[in-house]
Amino acid sequence: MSSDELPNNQNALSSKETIEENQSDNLNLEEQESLDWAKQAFEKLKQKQLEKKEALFKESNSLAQVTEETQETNNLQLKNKINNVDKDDCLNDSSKDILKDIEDSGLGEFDDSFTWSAGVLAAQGKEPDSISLEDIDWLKRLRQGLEKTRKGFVTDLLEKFGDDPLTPEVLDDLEALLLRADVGVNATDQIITALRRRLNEEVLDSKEGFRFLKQQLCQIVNKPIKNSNQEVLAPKHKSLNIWLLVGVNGVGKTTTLGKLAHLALRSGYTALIAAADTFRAAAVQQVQIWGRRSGVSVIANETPNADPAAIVFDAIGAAKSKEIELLLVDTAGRLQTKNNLMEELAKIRRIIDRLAPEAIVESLLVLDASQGQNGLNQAMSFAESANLTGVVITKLDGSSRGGVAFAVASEAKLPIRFIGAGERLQDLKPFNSFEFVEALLANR
Ligand SMILES: Nc1nc2c(ncn2[C@@H]2O[C@H](COP(=O)(O)OP(=O)(O)OP(=O)(O)O)[C@@H](O)[C@H]2O)c(=O)[nH]1
Repeated sequence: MSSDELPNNQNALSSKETIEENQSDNLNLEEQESLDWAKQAFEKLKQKQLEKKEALFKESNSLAQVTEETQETNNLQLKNKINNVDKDDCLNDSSKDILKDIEDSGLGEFDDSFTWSAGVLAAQGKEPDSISLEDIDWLKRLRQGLEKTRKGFVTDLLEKFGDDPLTPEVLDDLEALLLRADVGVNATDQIITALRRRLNEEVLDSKEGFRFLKQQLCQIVNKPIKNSNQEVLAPKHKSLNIWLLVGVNGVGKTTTLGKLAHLALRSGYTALIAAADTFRAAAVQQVQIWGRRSGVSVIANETPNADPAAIVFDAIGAAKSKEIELLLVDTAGRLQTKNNLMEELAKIRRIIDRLAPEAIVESLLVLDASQGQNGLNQAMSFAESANLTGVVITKLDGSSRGGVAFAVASEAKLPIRFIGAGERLQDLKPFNSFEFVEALLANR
């Protein structure tokens, strides 16, 4: 542990104090409760992180002396001790990796970003001691990722809404803003019509208008999810589930497949990968790397242009003999116009129907958020020819077109199942409409 960590911790404390001082002046009851909740959650997470570090160091024999000495001391002293120990002397390589994970796990400081993430978790009924660093890390990342979409949308929106009751003219401005954020014509119409109706019934102040807008956005993305009768997409245990990942080149299919494999293992499923993208050079090797990183076996044939359907054939055989629950199939990036690639997909489906008619099949379209409305066009054409059952939106980190999620839900009528916001293994999560809309419209 480097000795400069302690000053960082002190910075965290002093920035916490500054936030407390600044914030406590002007808070209403609801905001005060939210801040208290966030403080409690922060303390619990800090404690958990310290306990993990403590356990790791205690496990290491060479630190026996330190642990003995510190048995009688309180946590702060132990923490200082741990911070000042040279980890090269007392940890082996794998423990150092674990320590790095603990240190990189995203608690950071008690700042605005933490309090916002905690607020989103609290609003979903979570308790301060039931949340994890991963929850916070993900929300911070999502909020940060949607920043570009939010800029020029929320700032303008708040300015247009102002402090006065909403007027029909403000709705015209809102319409333009939604279209500019790639929300699409259908979804925008739906939102503006609902807001107009509400305005005809009562006077709406800007705060209530903002809340109503969030509600409408949630409803739009939730509709296809409700229609699918499956709130969250998860494989069925003790059955063969086959998930095909389809989409045009470079949208992130292979990366998503690796992340899904990781998520499946962590959730207690047995999984297998079929590297059926034999069209792009190096795609098979790329899948194998993801297989190694996630710890999931890969069925592949490295011969260039090997028959993808034959790989799926082998993979289904292997999945059945090993009682695999989730078979993830990487397919070649295909442009809608390339009929032969569409036929290849149809052939894969025929193989599945013949060899595993009992399998629960999902055909997930992977869309790159940065492609905006173009993504909607892809969804429309794939929906017709690839029997799509859902969508994964990738690259939400740094895209200015996150609004496309609403266009996809309202026009292609497809449920969004997962979203990706980064290139790390853990940067993919099941889609949560509340979190998505809160991150998109976060006003601090
Ligand atoms: N920033 C960011 N990059 C991503 C994300 N998902 C994928 N990528 C990157 O996007 C690039 C393309 O990803 P791939 O997974 O190879 O895409 P693909 O759809 O399999 O590509 P083809 O095999 O050519 O069809 C890679 O550099 C990935 O690291 C994401 O959520 N965020």
